Amino acid sequence: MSIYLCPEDGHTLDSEEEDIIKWCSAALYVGGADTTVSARASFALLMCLYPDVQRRAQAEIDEVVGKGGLPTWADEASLPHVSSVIKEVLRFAPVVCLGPPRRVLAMTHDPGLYPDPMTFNPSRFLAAPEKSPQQDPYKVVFRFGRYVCPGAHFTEVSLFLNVASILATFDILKAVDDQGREMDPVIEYTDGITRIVPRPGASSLILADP
Ligand code: HEM
Repeated sequence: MSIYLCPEDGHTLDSEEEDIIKWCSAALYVGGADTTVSARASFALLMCLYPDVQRRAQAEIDEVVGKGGLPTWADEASLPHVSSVIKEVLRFAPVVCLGPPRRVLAMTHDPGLYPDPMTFNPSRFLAAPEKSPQQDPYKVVFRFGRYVCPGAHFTEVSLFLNVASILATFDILKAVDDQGREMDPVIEYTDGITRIVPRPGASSLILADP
């Protein structure tokens, strides 16, 4: 946003223009901070609970990008398992659910749209010869119409790069207690404008074998 503070035509901003830039910057920061943190926390939690899903997505990255490489946005279309993990994280644990957007939770857990909605199952978004993929949750988790999230496209890219890079370099495991015993994380969310995983530290990231 700082580019708007130095307009190309060189005119000096008046206080109203400065005010608009200030508030737009704040809105983008507030809108973008907790939301992506929540999605990433859900991703880590679900990956340590579903290690087979995690391994499948990692194997896909190894096949497409090669071991030791980092995926880029250009790889997205070739990584359907990784993309389906992100879709299922956002469907299973939608980030913004307060007030009218609570409808988002009802929609992403509607058994008519998503059979067996309480099961974390990214393959629901993969096309197969005898079944079509289920509805892309991006159509609802960012809301729609006049209330649609202006950061949706930015999030799609940044979440993909985050998730794909973490899967390429780390194994996500259950955290261990001070006796070295694995702890079973609970899927439990706070209620608020942004839903967050209330217990940080449920999972741990270990560098994967190179
Ligand atoms: C997982 C990530 C995200 C999700 C699920 C999400 C979801 C949403 C939803 C559902 C709304 C509409 C709220 C309403 O009912 O009024 C919204 C609004 C908004 N989002 Fe996002 N968002 C995400 C990331 C971001 C990012 C990264 C940015 C900025 C870079 C952003 C900026 C905003 C702003 C500024 C609004 C308010 C728009 C307005 O009132 O006109 N969001 N977001």
